[in-house]
Amino acid sequence: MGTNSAVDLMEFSSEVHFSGVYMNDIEQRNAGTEQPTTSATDMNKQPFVIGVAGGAASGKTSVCDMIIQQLHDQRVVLVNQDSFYHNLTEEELIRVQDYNFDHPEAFDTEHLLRVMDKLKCGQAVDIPKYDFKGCKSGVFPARRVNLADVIILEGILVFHDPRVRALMNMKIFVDTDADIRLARRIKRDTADNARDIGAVLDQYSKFVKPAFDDFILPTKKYADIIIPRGRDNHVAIDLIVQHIRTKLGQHDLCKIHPNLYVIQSTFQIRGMHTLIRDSQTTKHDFIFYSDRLIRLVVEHGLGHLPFTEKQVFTPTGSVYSGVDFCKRLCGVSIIRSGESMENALRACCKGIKIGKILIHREGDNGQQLIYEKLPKDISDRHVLLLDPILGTGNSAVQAISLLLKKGVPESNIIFLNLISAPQGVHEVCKSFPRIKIVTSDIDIGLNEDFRVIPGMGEFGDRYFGTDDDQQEVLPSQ
Ligand SMILES: Nc1ncnc2c1ncn2[C@@H]1O[C@H](COP(=O)(O)OP(=O)(O)O)[C@@H](O)[C@H]1O
Ligand SMILES: Nc1ccn([C@@H]2O[C@H](COP(=O)(O)O)[C@@H](O)[C@H]2O)c(=O)n1
Ligand SMILES: [Mg+2]
Repeated sequence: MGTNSAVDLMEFSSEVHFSGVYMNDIEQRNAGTEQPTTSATDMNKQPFVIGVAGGAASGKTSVCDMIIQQLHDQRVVLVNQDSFYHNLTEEELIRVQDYNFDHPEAFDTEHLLRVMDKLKCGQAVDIPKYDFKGCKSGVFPARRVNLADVIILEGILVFHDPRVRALMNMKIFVDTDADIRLARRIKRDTADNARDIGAVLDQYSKFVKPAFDDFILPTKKYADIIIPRGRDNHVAIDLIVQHIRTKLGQHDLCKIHPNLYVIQSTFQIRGMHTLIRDSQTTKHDFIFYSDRLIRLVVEHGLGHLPFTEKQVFTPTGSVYSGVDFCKRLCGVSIIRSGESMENALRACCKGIKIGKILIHREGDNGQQLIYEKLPKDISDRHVLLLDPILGTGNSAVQAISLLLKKGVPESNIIFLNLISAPQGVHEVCKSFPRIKIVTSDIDIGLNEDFRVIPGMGEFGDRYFGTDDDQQEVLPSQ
């Protein structure tokens, strides 16, 4: 969505309040002092930095979690200002009830700035984890974070220091009534942090409320977006995510190509992707987790086949109204990587016929069909085309062209893969608007060698063990 339409939507929405600033102004105001906005397709550009401020227990962390969930296909790093609390001296610890954790000086802002500077330049950093119960850092291991497309910096006072504000491309203030914040705080501090309710209320009246009035509320004026009702404000969160995507140059591909289906990202799926993309993953694990993901993609793809309604009698003598699978199916694997997907297809579709296509890939421009073996009656079948990676789209276009030449209707082809580059998706969908693509992830793009990034390397070599780097694990005697 373009900037103007985002603004239109926002103006019509009573849910989001913009503090007199239009979306275009976010960048204009940031220009000069701050970093330009980024496009994740350009590896040299810096991440998009979002600041999220608001009173304690206003719902900042919950809003960030929602944004992160919706940006599931981006590398997002969340940095909490809490991680940069100064450690208390022995003396301060003894009289912790007199310590003001809501004052700007409670934070080591110099440390925060160093970490943010490194992260913005794409360097790995260690972010301390703060122990609220013990009021100290260093108890838990620090979190190592790497390259990010989006950095979210969250905390009560992240808008207080002008140097920290200057790092931000977008500033969000979570606006929640004081009574709700207090109620949540009492619940959180007594339950999670095992504090006494009297002490919580004392801290609130002595430090938390005055600091909110003196330091936090005055920073609301710096916000580009003010969100009432925190994580429940789905309209605001959707608009924020859309804006971030626009700034990253990553339009929602599924909206552009309605025949592209990306399977719902869960932490299980992201975990499996993390493993298969990790260059250190063993061949054994690579195969295991690739197979799990392939199975999910295959099952999802089968869900796009036509069906007929069918009624059966259950052992209780009742009627169950269900559906009958489409039986005229055929798999076609693009040699060699596509062959890794055949087992999953066979496991789901008993006795399925599987054809093969070999395309010679040279420099990724001049594709050449070398070999094909397809069932004779393929034109009567729905075809599940198998290739784990959709990169430039050249091989897929060649393979699909062959299938069309053999008489397979375009709408009868479902292309299944594990990762797709946006370029490949555009290429295939532009050439064949009626075929369906089912994938488990959309990557950032292609590098100068036409390889998908971040990608997972040469899938066939890793799956079939022909990458020379891998140690061979022989069965034990
Ligand atoms: N909209 C909401 N409705 C109900 N509870 C919420 C809502 N938003 C946050 N909470 C709860 O309130 C507490 C504080 O929220 P959190 O997001 O951690 O706030 P902050 O990071 O601003 O301190 C958490 O226990 C969270 O689950
Ligand atoms: N040892 C500490 C450190 C901080 N606090 C309180 O936490 C609040 C900030 O965290 P949010 O997630 O709510 O932003 C702040 O109000 C501090 O008073 C604490 O109680 N003990
Ligand atoms: Mg929080």
